Amino acid sequence: MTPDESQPEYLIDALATRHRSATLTYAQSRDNKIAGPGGQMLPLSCPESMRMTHWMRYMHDAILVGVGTVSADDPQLNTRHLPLTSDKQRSPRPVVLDTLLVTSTGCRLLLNYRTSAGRQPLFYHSKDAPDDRREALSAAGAEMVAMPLLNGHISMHAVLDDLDQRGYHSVMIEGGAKIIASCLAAPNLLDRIIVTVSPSIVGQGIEVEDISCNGAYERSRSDLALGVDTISFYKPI
Ligand SMILES: NC(=O)C1=CN([C@@H]2O[C@H](COP(=O)(O)OP(=O)(O)OC[C@H]3O[C@@H](n4cnc5c(N)ncnc54)[C@H](OP(=O)(O)O)[C@@H]3O)[C@@H](O)[C@H]2O)C=CC1
Ligand SMILES: Nc1nc(O)c(N)c(N[C@@H]2O[C@H](COP(=O)(O)O)[C@@H](O)[C@H]2O)n1
Repeated sequence: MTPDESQPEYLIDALATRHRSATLTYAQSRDNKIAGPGGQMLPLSCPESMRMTHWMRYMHDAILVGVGTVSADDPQLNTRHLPLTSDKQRSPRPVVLDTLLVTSTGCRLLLNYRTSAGRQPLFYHSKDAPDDRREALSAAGAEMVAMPLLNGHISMHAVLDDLDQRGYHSVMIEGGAKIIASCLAAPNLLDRIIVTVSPSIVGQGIEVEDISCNGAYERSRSDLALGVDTISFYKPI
């Protein structure tokens, strides 16, 4: 690590607790889009804010996405934009919520694990997921955890509790749209929300709720300008 590459001070509170802690974070356009038409991944973050996102990843024990994000983006969820992190253990443990285990065994998260380039992904799924999918993903390297469903979905609270018991106290939740909506709808789930707002206007695409209209969260500090982006910080009221 070079002297000017220390953890950003405004993110430190993410590690201030050893109790269960959840950060929801994502990047959106000025018109509230997190992806393009059909879920196409968009390069919304500028280099400076992307680096902040990778610092956030570094500062959390686990990083969670939904199966829609894995299918659309095939993400790696590591900290490769940080100079100090050739060590894969510096990246958070990847966690995927995949009710029926439809994730491809060829996805990058599993490929990186099999080639020792990433940590073992943890898949939360329904007890009713097909046996052959459970066996295939397990053989491809996934650790599997069956969960009871709540209103047809895996309970976010149950997942965070389970991760906490496994020693993953701080969890960074990156999306996508359905996971973000679930998090915002679940009472007392989130400790903070950090949104990167790009100046771009996307038009057609996948939209998320405007948090400033939500009523359950308030700004926890003033906006931060990073490159051409604006970072907004929220905490529960
Ligand atoms: N700009 C950004 O920062 C980011 C953008 N994205 C974008 O988001 C898009 C994907 O979003 P989306 O399609 O909504 O998919 P998600 O990644 O939100 O995954 C949603 C799926 O996860 C499963 N799931 C399990 N438990 C839950 C739960 N408690 N709440 C919600 N879902 C649950 C469901 O599967 P089932 O229906 O089988 O139960 C659901 O369909 C992509 O286009 C991606 O590019 C994603 C992350 C960040
Ligand atoms: N912070 C941020 N800015 C963007 O512009 C993005 N498109 C995203 N997307 C999220 O990052 C995942 C990709 O991660 P890797 O680069 O493969 O590690 C993607 O799946 C979204 O969760 N985020």
